[in-house]
Amino acid sequence: MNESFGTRLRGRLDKYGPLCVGIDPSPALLHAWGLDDSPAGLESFSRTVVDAVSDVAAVVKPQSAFFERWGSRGIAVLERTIADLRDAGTLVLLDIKRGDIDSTMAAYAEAYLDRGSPLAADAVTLSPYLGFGSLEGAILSAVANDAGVFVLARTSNPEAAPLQRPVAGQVLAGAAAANAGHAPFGPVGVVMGATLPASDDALTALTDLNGPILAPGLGAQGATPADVARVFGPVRHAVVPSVSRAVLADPGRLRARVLHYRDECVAHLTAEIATQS
Ligand SMILES: O=C(O)c1cc(=O)[nH]c(=O)n1[C@@H]1O[C@H](COP(=O)(O)O)[C@@H](O)[C@H]1O
Repeated sequence: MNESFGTRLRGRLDKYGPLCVGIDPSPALLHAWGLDDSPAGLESFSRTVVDAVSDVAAVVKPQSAFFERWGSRGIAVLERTIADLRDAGTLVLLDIKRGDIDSTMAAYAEAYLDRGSPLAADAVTLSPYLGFGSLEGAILSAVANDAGVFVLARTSNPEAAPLQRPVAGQVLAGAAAANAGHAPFGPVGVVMGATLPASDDALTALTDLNGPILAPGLGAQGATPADVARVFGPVRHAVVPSVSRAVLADPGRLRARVLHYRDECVAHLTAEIATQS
């Protein structure tokens, strides 16, 4: 039997530290790297990131939008990037933020979670805006394929709060119910910004989650590794801090920046855990 996503993720977090590194080949970053904004530029950018970070990041997260800009040629680069990441042995979290009615979700699950698909990832990001229940088929598909999903709960961007605050509790309860009985993590992670105030109501529900927490917002959006430890309190062992632009700014310093963020996250998250117990 294959290992579940939760088991594989826990293994990577314990061995490589907690960091998720994004592959976000925006026009601005391609320009900063001296690359053309073209499928060839995307490919060169992605290969460089894969080579530099696969053995120091627990998870790598390609942002699908930057590949979709180039239509089928961009998607072909995304397929190769996913294959390269799998060959390098890292976990691939494909950032697609999809959410729809059940029949359409089944098609997304076939595209991104079915083992045989050229775009299949170890996990994907999903939006619960059509109701947590609309994601049920995708969650079942993730389990069947030893994959996972990360559902948006409280995102890192400031304009999200009025919409998400009233419903984050439902998202977290749905995720906790889907994760019941699984160890070390269930298949349903949640996305909670590292930029959140430590007083945010939704944070208290995380103790029952039994799943991983993707925490974007390090660097460019203002959060620090110390914030991650402070915000996530007793569940910091389950946090996967995510960083893109702050490490991608300069290809010559990419690996050094990733190591810096990784080591800072390890220091803050494990030191705080040690002082708590
Ligand atoms: O799902 C995500 O990764 C995500 C969730 C969130 O709440 N905020 C957020 O910025 N992201 C993604 O994280 C990346 C930006 O990271 P930075 O460049 O480090 O700010 C983009 O790919 C965003 O889509």
